[in-house]
Amino acid sequence: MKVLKFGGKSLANGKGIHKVVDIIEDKVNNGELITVVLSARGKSTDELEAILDKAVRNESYQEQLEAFKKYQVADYAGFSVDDEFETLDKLFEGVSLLGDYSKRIKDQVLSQGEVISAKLITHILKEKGVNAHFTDSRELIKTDGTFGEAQPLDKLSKENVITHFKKYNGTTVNVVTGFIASNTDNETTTLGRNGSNYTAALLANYLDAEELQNFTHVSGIYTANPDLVSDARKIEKLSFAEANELAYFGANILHAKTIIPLIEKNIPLRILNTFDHNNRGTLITAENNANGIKSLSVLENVSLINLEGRGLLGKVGVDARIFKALAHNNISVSMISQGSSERGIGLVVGADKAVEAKKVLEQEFEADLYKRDVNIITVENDVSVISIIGQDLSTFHRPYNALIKNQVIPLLFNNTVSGKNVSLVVYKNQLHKALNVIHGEIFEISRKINIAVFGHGLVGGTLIDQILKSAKEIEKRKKIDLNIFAVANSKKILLNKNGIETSWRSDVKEGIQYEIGDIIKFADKHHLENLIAIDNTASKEFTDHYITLVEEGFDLVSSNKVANTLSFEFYKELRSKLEEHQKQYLYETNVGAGLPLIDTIKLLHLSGENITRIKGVFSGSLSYLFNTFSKEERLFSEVLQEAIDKGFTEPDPREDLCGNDVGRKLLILARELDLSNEFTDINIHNLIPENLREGGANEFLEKLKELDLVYQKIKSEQKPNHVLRYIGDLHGDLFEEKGILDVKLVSVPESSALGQVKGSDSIFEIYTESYGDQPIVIQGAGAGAAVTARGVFGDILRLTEKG
Ligand SMILES: NC(=O)C1=CN([C@@H]2O[C@H](COP(=O)(O)OP(=O)(O)OC[C@H]3O[C@@H](n4cnc5c(N)ncnc54)[C@H](OP(=O)(O)O)[C@@H]3O)[C@@H](O)[C@H]2O)C=CC1
Ligand SMILES: N[C@@H](CC=O)C(=O)O
Repeated sequence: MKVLKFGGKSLANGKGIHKVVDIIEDKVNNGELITVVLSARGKSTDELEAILDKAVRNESYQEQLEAFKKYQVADYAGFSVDDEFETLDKLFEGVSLLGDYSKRIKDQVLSQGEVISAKLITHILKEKGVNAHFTDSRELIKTDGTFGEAQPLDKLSKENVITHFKKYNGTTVNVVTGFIASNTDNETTTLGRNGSNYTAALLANYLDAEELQNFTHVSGIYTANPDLVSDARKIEKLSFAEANELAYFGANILHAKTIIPLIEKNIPLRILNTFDHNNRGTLITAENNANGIKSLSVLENVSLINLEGRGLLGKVGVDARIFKALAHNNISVSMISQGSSERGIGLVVGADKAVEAKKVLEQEFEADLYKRDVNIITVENDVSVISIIGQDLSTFHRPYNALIKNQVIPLLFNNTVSGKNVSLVVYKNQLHKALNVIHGEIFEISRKINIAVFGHGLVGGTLIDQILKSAKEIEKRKKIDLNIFAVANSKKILLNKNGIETSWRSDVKEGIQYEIGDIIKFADKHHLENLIAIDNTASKEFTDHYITLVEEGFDLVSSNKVANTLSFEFYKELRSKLEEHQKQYLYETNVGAGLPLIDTIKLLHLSGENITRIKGVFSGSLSYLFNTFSKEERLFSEVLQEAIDKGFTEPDPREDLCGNDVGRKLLILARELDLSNEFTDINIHNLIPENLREGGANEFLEKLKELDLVYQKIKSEQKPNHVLRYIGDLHGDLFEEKGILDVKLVSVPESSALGQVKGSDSIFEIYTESYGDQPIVIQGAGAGAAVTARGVFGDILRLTEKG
């Protein structure tokens, strides 16, 4: 014999009910011996409760009651449940007149849902020729009479069930009402939360069933609620002990009490999907899983009570007083955590009990509050409990660190000594994000990195294309899912929580106007975790958002050099915000584009290697300009235009020519060495003649030819075999507060290291105490969209590794 139990969603009008009938019919046709246990249909129980509430307030409930009745008989010609409807009419009328109802009355009202449901399925099955028998569980399951949450009287109930099934067995399909029972005076009682499952488990136990098949609207038990965690996976098999933990910690598919009758008789329980019943679902048996399972479950509708007081230190019996006072008022505590000093104790109780719990504790600790031994008792309502089942503490740092990195700071934390379970209380508005972050960590599912790209010009645009091209491969190799959810320019933004498409260039034109707060709200609304903001602008205005972004949980990656070269005060403030919020800021491309310069300098400096000087050609565009101009007989303006066209210059090329860009790079390196120079400290040789410095960029570009004479003269006045180079030089006493920063045009022998630089290469000579006169040299392409974008990409991957 198999017991089949169908839940309310399976029995709703429409597709569900037909599926239920098909499943039963199939089993009967296969010759299987089955018993069917049913919940009320759809939301019938909620509806009946709502009507009851209206009736007790003497509000008009007729319309809702008529709709309820219509729903129950819709589409089923020949089916009538007039007796049940009449009972409901009378009960509601009485409640409305009295303005009150007891738990006893409520049980009578709610029970009609299951009776109607079982009668309907019996009716349909009979019409289809199945030998079905409506079985009212009130005649079988006898209880202690606690209305609303009755306890079965096992011996009596078992006898009744066995007698009934002796009478109606063989080819008969007993269609049994779940949830409802009766006391020894034959008054209707109900079995409380998950009551229909409980009925099914009791029948399975009494009848020694070979399996209990619980048909739901989901395909089994998942590693987390799939509605909240899209990567959740189905668990094929688990043990009763594990199921019990899941049930206890809130997996709403089961209730702990349901499992006990099954454990007693070692009856397997299979969780199946009515709407996909060929799926094997999840099988729960007594067999222990060698590797153990891991799963996340959530308790919602809870409140956190916090009791704090310096006077609790060392006092005996504080916990006992708390539990006694709460237990006395029938308030159950689902989680407790206290510091070893006992100065603060946190308790989780049902949200509906929170106000009462606070009152009860205030009464219990009245004297202590008066003496200030207890300072305060507070209630935090908007919280949820996440339990990581199967999580032992040796690897807990991974999900925990990931939570902190995503600015989810648990309010309370506890673990079981033997059960490998860890529970965390988090704010409700962070639940979704927290679940996804933890789930990604514990199952090593690809970690989603949500990226917002600001600036999609030469560098930004190339970066986006590079990411879209390599994302799949990176996911395969590194289990990192790079998801660009925002692309913005100075006016518009394109947002897509699931990631932009390859058509992003045209899509962004249709984007919306935005402010920085809109992106933050979007990320928040869609619970996006592991956020990175990429600055590929050259904008000072955008750097004004850095601190906000850090405060809102974004790591930063930037090709834009401006933020690192604003006042030293801002430089420090940004770093202190990063530290405060445990965020990272990477900007390897700020100096030498894709060359690994900043990392090298950082490492040398950190490892105690004293850097004494950094000198070289810092600008890719000016390297190209002077390398080409020095060697070839071409006009200065022509070569400059070429450097612009090749994407080597800044968006405004005057930033390169006036020396600001090299100055910035020099200052960034100086600050890496803990020097506190300001931009104004840099001695810059501006390459733009004074008469061309006024006006806008376009105006300047129209006058490029005016540069030709000036630079032809400089070129011709050099010594033989010399070439022009625009260099940066950081020197002086680099162990003082400030270094000397020079940016200048020099003429050097063609055969020197600087003289031999080619194309758009940059060269950096790093002099240190240990290396003496032999500098460490880093040389290579110092500008260009592709190499720079690759460098930014590298920073993103580095961040994900720091994850
Ligand atoms: N080219 C190179 O070799 C290297 C460049 N870099 C740096 O890369 C950065 C980008 O350079 P590049 O790609 O050439 O520049 P582009 O001019 O090609 O692109 C700049 C982008 O930034 C956008 N933007 C400007 N202001 C804002 C703002 N306030 N908010 C949002 N978006 C904004 C622009 O949008 P809109 O069109 O609306 O203005 C545009 O999409 C620069 O900081 C540069 O110094 C670093 C190393 C090497
Ligand atoms: N304009 C810059 C680009 C890289 O930072 C340069 O020419 O080096």
